[in-house]
Amino acid sequence: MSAAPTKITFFEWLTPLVASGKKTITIRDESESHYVPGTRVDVHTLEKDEYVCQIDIVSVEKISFEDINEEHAAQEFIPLEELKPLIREIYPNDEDFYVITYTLVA
Ligand SMILES: CC(=O)Nc1ccn([C@@H]2O[C@H](CO)[C@@H](O)[C@H]2O)c(=O)n1
Repeated sequence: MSAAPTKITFFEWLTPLVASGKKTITIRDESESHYVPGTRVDVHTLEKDEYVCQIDIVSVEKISFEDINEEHAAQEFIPLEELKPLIREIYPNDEDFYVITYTLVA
């Protein structure tokens, strides 16, 4: 068993949405599903590994690609018609994903 991860990366262009509290979920594949509710993690940019802010993990829930809906898009702060192609671009071969819900640490 490995320890709960203490860091998560986001694409740099999305980090203002995370740091402002507008974006409250992220959808990741199995390899990034091991975040533990109740733990605090540091947000860094993927490209430059720059520290952005901290978030508290609220929940990690499995979801199929086809079940990603408008509610998720609202929580992602990305239109659904952009979100689904984006997820497909990042993860071309997956059907099973994990919705990671978090709150911004003030
Ligand atoms: C290693 C790494 O950083 N990967 C990812 C993967 C996903 N995402 C974002 O999560 C949401 C659902 O996929 C969308 O908003 C994506 O753009 C991200 O920012 N960074």
